Parts: sequence; structure tokens; C-alpha cells
Amino acid sequence: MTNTFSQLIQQYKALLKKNILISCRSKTSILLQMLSPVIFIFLISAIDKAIEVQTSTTTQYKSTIHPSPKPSPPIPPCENKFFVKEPCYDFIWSGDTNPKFHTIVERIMNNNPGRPIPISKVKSFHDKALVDQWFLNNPMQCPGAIHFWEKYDGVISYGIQTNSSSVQKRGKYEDPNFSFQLPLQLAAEREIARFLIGDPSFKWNVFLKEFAHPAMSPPSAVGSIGPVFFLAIAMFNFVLQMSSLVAEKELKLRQAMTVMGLYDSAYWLSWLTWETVVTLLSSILVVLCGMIFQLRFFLKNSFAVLFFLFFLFEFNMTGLAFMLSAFIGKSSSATTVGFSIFIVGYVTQLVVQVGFPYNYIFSVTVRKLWSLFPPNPFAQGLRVLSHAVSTPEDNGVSWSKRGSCATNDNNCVMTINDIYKWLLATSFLWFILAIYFDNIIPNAMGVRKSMLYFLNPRYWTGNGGQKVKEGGVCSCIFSTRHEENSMPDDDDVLEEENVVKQRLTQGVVDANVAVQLHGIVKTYPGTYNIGLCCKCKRSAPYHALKGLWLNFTKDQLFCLLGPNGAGKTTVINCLTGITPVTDGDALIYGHSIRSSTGMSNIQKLIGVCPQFDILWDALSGEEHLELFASIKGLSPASVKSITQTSLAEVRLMDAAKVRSGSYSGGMKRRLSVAIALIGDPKLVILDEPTTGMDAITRRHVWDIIQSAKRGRAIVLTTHSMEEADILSDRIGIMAKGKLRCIGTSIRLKSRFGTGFIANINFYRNNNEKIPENGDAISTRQHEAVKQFFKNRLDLVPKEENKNFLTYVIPHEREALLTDFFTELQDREKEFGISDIQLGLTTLEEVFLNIAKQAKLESAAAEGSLVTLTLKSGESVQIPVGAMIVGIPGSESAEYPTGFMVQVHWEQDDTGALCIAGHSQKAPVPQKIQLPSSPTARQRRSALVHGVVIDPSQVSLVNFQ
Ligand SMILES: Nc1ncnc2c1ncn2[C@@H]1O[C@H](COP(=O)(O)OP(=O)(O)OP(=O)(O)O)[C@@H](O)[C@H]1O
Repeated sequence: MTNTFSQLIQQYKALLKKNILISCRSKTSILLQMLSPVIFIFLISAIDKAIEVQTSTTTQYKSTIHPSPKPSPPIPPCENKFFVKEPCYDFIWSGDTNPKFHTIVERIMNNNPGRPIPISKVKSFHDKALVDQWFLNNPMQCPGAIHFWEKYDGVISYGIQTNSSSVQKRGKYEDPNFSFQLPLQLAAEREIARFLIGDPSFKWNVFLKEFAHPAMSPPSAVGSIGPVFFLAIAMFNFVLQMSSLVAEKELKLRQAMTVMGLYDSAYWLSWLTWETVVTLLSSILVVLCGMIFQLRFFLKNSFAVLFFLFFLFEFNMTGLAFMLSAFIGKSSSATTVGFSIFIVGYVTQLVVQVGFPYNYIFSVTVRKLWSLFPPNPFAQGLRVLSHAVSTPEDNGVSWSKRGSCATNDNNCVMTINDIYKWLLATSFLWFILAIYFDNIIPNAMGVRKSMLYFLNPRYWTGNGGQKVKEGGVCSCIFSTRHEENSMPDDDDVLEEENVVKQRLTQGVVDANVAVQLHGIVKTYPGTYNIGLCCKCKRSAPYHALKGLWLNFTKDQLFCLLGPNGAGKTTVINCLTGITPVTDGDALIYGHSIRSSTGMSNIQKLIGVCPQFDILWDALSGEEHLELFASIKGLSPASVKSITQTSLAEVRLMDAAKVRSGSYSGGMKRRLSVAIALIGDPKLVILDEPTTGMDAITRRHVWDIIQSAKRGRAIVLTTHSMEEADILSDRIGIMAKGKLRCIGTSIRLKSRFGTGFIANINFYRNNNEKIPENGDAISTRQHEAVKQFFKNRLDLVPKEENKNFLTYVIPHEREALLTDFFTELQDREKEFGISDIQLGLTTLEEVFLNIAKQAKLESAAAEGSLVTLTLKSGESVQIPVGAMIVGIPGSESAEYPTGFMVQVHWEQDDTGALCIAGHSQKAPVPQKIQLPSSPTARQRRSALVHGVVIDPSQVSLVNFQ
């Protein structure tokens, strides 16, 4: 337990270092994170200043203790109105049938203070109805009208008609009461009074005086646009965090660490710690910037209150990023998700600003649901704090007052303290959900845990409960077991299988065996996915491994060969726990891959070099090795020295401090090999480790692998036959999920090669004329040797040149070889032979034969047909892969039983089988009966169907 804990701490520290290095090495993201608070607070401060300038013309925001009287304003020219259509009128009036009113209006126009109104700017009408009609037909051409009437002689009445709503333009307000109604009313009363008393120069002075009032605080930009600006600051970190997590998942970096024994808890804790630090710094920076830019909001509210609000909000956003990252498969999508969250947050914050749902009229449930989205409670917090500094007398919220409401806030449903508690609680909710979704959503390999995995008590005790499933949570999965239980065709494979089975049934534990594969079966499940129009799309299950029984011995390198798609990587994925086996089991040093405890023990014992380099571009080779050494649990004191040794071993000392992003392909592969070997793993799995390496480096890595065999088992997959030949102690060739052959390189060559290769080299005879045309090389000595081979072994050369002849000698002729070569050597001089080389066929040939055989098998199983066109011009339909084909209806005097041909097959670039040619015709043996007349189906298709003849029933010599 203590051991586990100290390893967890060691992993945590190493991962934390990795997170810091990766984050700090991305200069753009660091710059964005550091500069965004400064830029956005500067913008808020600029907007604050603009509001101040805009409101400087009013006294609303100035303390007015002794207001001074001001003379009543004149009637303004109509052009001064905010929205006006020309030609416009300063005012219009009705009652023009009465000459008294003409006089009054003339005086209003002439005595307008500072500006007599020209006659063209006033229009008169008979009555009010006509005025209304005119207003209707000429909108925005006049601010209002005055209507005169005389009820009794000497009693003049008037009424003013105007639009009472104030309008705003470029941040300024136009109040119709002060800009039109009051001046016209005062002018009308003055001139009516003068008219009635008959003194046109009667003094009539009206002064206006506002209330004495204290200064109001101008509206703060923090309260209005602050929430969205602060949300933008948080979004930078949100997107960066999410893309870091998703990238580690997408690039399988996390999977690589898990395979090497990483604890999930160390992984999550390391990111959480780093993000807490980033959030902490960002929040302090925001508050400090606000104070530096002298924003009242930041100066008056307590530093601690502000800091905690910003910190908890950003922390909450980090939790949300953690949770959402479980649903995203590509790091490039993080920006899109971030942008969408920002847009949604912008709108919901606007809604919060107008009072929804932080008001007593809304239910608690609505408030809680709304508050689940972090920008919303944050916007409410900013609203509360803005409210607390809305007048110059307000002192903001102090730390001790964070739990109480402002006295003038009648709608206080959430104090700052409530918002803190809410943000903190929901942050932890997001983190828990992040871990939950991370477990139940299929990873890059389509593997996930059951939806209720946490209810299994064994999950918490570590004794199991780690059972995994495949396929999406919502896809309808069906999985069929692989029922094919055929016995292996090959004797060696059968023997290996029997040995493993016997040991299993007898419970024999062989200390020399590192890995035992007990019939592992892997079937990738087919899925039903709901497509367009609710159509279920079904994909068939794929049987990638069809029951492998194998032992990998200690101190040995087992090489798994096989064509693309044979199932080699699937074996590795099953052994490393990346993908679960469908059936069977494997024991690695006695630990079962099917149990979670077993798998976590296995992960401590293995080192893996995956098929593709899984490295962080921003980390150097040295940092990679240090990280993996710590994950493996090497003692912290030894990590440095072991790293240096590893680097020296793979010749990366000079590039130790260079970031792996700038490594060449070969350097990356070497680093991957070093990572696989670090920490002295007892089982090393190398999936095509030398891909992309030059010849010198490859030989060097072979040396490393060779010397690494001591004390451990190595499993290697490769497409290089030379590599397999040199490195392996045993080789297994797989095809179509089955082991086709097993044994040492020599055994495979002797069993599956076409036989022996004989190279006969000739002296150059300068006196002899050698034809220029290479295709028609035929010298006397060549001919003699060719005749010698034909007579003694019945062979023709596979390749020939003016300097040599190459023969492939089948195994069946092995008995004749001693005498044959003795005689050939004796007659060397006669034949002009300079050198005779005899060797086994290459491993490559074995590989190609096995691959071809597997292809033939599957083609035969599928029953697909191709057309064979004979040299004589006839066409015949034959099954793909058929070797000997009899041609029905080919009976003649020369071939009374009909004839047959041997078909030569080859694989094209895609691995598909195609006809390479066919042998000469040979008579069908008497014992085989070909159908004499074509079948009904053949008649329909108009093509003859060849009859497949069992090769054991004919002598292949017939075809030469
Ligand atoms: N997650 C998966 N879902 C469905 N089929 C898969 C999955 N992974 C692998 N396969 C299929 O299983 C078969 C074996 O794949 P595998 O990667 O093990 O082959 P391989 O021998 O390693 O090939 P290569 O030499 O190309 O690496 C392939 O046909 C592949 O398409």
C-alpha cells in the first residue's frame, strides 16, 4: 500500500513537471493567458472612461448642493432634433382663423430668446384635426404643435401636443419635455399674458432650477460588459486545457502511459494541480489589473472577495473543460466547443443582467438549474458586487460582509458567499463527472467501462471490477463468438498448442516461460449505429485472432511475422490491456490479462514500443525517459543516471535536450525503443521498432535488442525478414488471425521454403563470343550445365545471366544432391564453373509462401471465381487460388482423358491474388474423371468451369 502510494506520488510529480513543461513551452498560449486579463481590463477601463466623458454634460453624476437658477431655454431649431426629416418646422399651430392667435404666434416667433424663428419654420392650420392629419402624413418633420382657442371673449386657452418619449443617439438623450415642450409652453404663456394685458414688453422671466442632489456614480462598465469580458478571459484557459487533455487522448499518449503502469489518479491530479495554479495566477492578475486601471469595482470591493469570485469561476470552467474533454475525440474541436460555450455564455449572462432568474419571483429549482452553467452564477456575483459600488458612498463588499445582502438590495436571493459555495460544489461535480465519463465513453480503441462500474465493490478494492466493454454507449452492439475451432494445419503449431494446453491442464508452472497465450480470441464487435432517418447500420464483427496457443520463453526473442492485418498488433494490444480479449486468456509471469489486479501487475512488468511513435513534441528525449522512468517507479535517485545510460545506449546523447518534435523519424524510433527498455521490464514488446531507420542505425538497434534479451522475454513484430532472421530465437508467422507456422528460422526455411538455392558462377571466357542480347544468353558451357541439371534433377534455371545460373532445388530431390554436387564439383573445369553456392531459401520466401497459402485458403472459403485464359486461347472459370485445374470437354486424340494445367498465382500491391501464368498442358490421370459435357449453369454463363484437382493426385513433374 505504501509502495503504491509512493509510486503514485512519484508519478504525480513527474506528470506535473510534464504538464508545466508542455504548457510553458507553448509560448502563444502562455502569452494569451497572461495578456488576456491585461487587454480585457484595459478595454473595460477604456469603456468606463468613454461613459464618464459621455455623462460629463449632465449634473446627474456631479454633487449638486446649491443648484443655480437658469433662464428658461429658447425654442430650438427643428434641425437640432436627433431624428428629423427636412424640410422641418420648429412648431406648427392651429386656430389660424382667429387674428388674435396670429399676433400671439408672431410674438412667440419674434421674441424667441437668442433666435427669432423665421416664418418658413412655422406652419398654421385651421383646427386640431388638420394638425393630426399633417402629423400623420409628415412624420419626423416637426417636434410638436400648439393649439389655441377662445372659449369666451378674453379667455384664451391653449394646448401643446408633442411626443413625450425621450430618444437616444450616440449615447446622448433628448428629453422632449426640456428640449421642446417647456420652451414652447413658457413662450406661449408669456405672449398670451402680454397680449391680454396689452403690454407687449411686459417683463416675464421664468427661471428653472434642479433639485439639490448628491452625485450618482456613472454606470460601471464592469457591471454591464464585465461578465462577457471576464468570460472571454476564462475561455482562453478553457480551450487550452481542453485541447491538452484531448490531444493526449487523441495521440494515444495517455494510453502509452497507462500501458507502462500509470495510475489514473496521478494523471487527473497532476492536471488538476497545474490548472489550479494557472487559474490562481490568472485570477490574481485580473484583480490586480482592475486595481491598476483604477476601476471603482476593483478598488472598492475587497481584494479577497474579488479574488475568490474570479478564482472559483475559472476553477469551475476548468472542471467543465475536464468533463467536456471526455466527449471530444479531436483536439481541433476544442476551439469550436470553446467558441460555442462563449456564445451561449454571452447570451445567458445578458439574461442574468436583466434579472433572470436571481429574483424571488423565480423558483429555487429554476435558479439552481440556471446556475449549473458557470458563467451564470458568476454574472450574478458581478452584479451583486457592481451593485455594492453603484454610488460614491457605497464601500463595496468586504470579506466579512460576503455572507450578507446590501441593505438596498430587495432582490437578494444569492449572497457572494452563496455563489462561492455553489461554484465550489459544482466544480467538484464537474471533476467527478469528468472521471466518470472518461471511464464510460469509449477510448481511441473503442474500449470503455460499464455505465455502473462504480457500483461494483471490487472496483474500489482494486480486486477486479475493471471489466471493460467495447463500442459506444448508445450503439447497439452485437458480438458473436468465434465458433471456428479447427485444429491447426501445421504440426509444429499443433505441437506448441498441445504443450501449452498440457501445461495448463496439469497446472505445470515453467519458470522459463514468460508469457503463455491460452487460446486468445479477439473479435472486434460489429455495431448497429443509428444513421440518417433512424436507419440501423450494421457492421459485421471481425475475428482478428482465432485462438492462439503460444509460449514466449525468457531470455528469448519471439518474432511475430505476418502480412498486414494478420493480427500482430491485436496480440500486442491484448497483452498490454489496450483491448480486452474476447475469449481465452494470457498469463504474463503468472498474471492474467483478464483480471484487473493481474493487468496492473503486468503493466509494471512490461515495456512497450508501439507501432507508431507516441511522443510529446514539446518534450526532449531526456524528459521523455525521465517521465517514463518515474511512471515505472524507478527510485527518484536513480532516474537521472538510468536516463543518461538509456540515452547513450540509443545514441541520443547529443540530442538529449532537443525537443522530440524536431527529431528525425529514426531518432524518434530509437527514443521509443529506449522508453520500452527503461525500468528493466521483464517483458518487452516491440512493434516494428526499426521502421524508418537507416541501415547503420538499424544494426545498432539490433545490437541493443540482442543484448536486451538477457533476463527478459522480448516479443517483436516486424516486416523486415532480415531483422527477424538475425534477432529471433523463434518465429511465428500469422495470417488471418491464426498462427500458420512456428519454429526457428532454419526450421521454417527448411519446412516451408521451396527447397535449396544453388548459384553456379562461371569464369569469364574472353575468347568465347557472348551475345550482346542479355535475353538470349546461351553459351556452350551454360548449355552443358543446364543439360546436366535437367538430366540429373529434372530442373530448369530460375534465373540466368552470362555470369551465373540460379536453381531452386525442391526438397524432394534432397536425396540426389550429395552425388549430384560431387559430380558437379568434379566437372567444374569442364563446365567453366568458378564457384558453387548452396543455401536454404530465404525467410522472405517462407513468409510469402505462408501469406499466399492463407490468401488461397480464404479465397477458396469465399468461393470467388476468376477467368483463366489459356495460351491456346480458351477461357475457363476457376476458383481463386486453385493450383491444378482440369479443363472439361478437352478430350482429344492427344489427350484422351482431357488435359489439366498448373496455375501460378501472385499477389498484387493490395495483397489480392491474381493469375501470374500457367504451365504447359498435361494429360489428366486416368483415375480422375472430368465432366464430359458442360453443366446447365456453365451453358448459361457460356464459360467453361475448370475442375479443381487435388495436387496429391498428380505428379507435378508432368507440368515441366
Ligand atoms: N478496433 C478495431 N475494430 C475493428 N477491426 C479492427 C480493429 N483493430 C484492428 N482491426 C482489424 O483486425 C485485423 C488485425 O489488425 P492488426 O492491426 O492486429 O494487424 P497487424 O498484423 O498488426 O497489421 P500491420 O502489419 O499492418 O500492423 C485487421 O483486419 C484490422 O482491420
